[in-house]
Amino acid sequence: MVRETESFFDLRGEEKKQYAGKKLFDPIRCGTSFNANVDKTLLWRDYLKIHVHPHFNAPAKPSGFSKVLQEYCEKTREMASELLRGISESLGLEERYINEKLGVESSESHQLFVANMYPPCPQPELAMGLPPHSDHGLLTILMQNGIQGLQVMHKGKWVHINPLPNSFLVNTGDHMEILTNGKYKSVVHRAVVNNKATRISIGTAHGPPLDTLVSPAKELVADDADQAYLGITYRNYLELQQSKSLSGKSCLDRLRFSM
Ligand SMILES: O=C(O)CCC(=O)C(=O)O
Ligand SMILES: [Fe+2]
Repeated sequence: MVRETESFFDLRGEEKKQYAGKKLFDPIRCGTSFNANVDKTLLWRDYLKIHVHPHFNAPAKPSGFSKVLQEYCEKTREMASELLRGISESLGLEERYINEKLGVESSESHQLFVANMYPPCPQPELAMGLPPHSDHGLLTILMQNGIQGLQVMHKGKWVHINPLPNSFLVNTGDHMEILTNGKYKSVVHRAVVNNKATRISIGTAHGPPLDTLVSPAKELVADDADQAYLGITYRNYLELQQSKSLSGKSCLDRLRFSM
């Protein structure tokens, strides 16, 4: 998948142009920064985003991309379901709770493939690959090409994540925080750039069907006063996040009841 992604980014600008500057729900789009229409400064990042489930989409070039993508997305969906079974159990719920309540294993569940490419930057200390943010969705399964750059906020400090060979990193997303009424927190992370090597990261975001309302699970809320977040559909949340430049957990904060 990493090799095919490199080949995609290596295509001539002309070949990628058909996917450039498209809208949030267009099947395939690529570009620079996060949302160049609203970002105040551009980010040192090229991206490719593909809606791969419920409808599978893939660019026609490079020629091997589609087949590898399809298999990669199927396997990561299985992995996400398995992780969600474990997370349900960890909350004292039935193993199938999250998958069933949110329709994660249904034919309508949503999966977004996001590939990031951060070329070497002559002055890395002046640039940012991706600013601090948390991901939408329940879980993001992330793979990296062995070059460091991801940092996770832990106890108020940025911690470098060493990309272990042949490993995945799993980030909890904002919908996990909403669903669990804050028992699982979405993780704030960012990507910094370097002046030596091109970094590639590939994430798949796993969520419910786009029109499913995600709200705190009744089983995890003691009473009305304990409900910490407003419900929102996955679709509306994606639109909300895309309408602003990325900034920490500012999207989720809008749904949080102040204590
Ligand atoms: O490049 C990375 O490691 C992080 C990518 C990321 O956070 C994202 O695509 O949401
Ligand atoms: Fe992210």
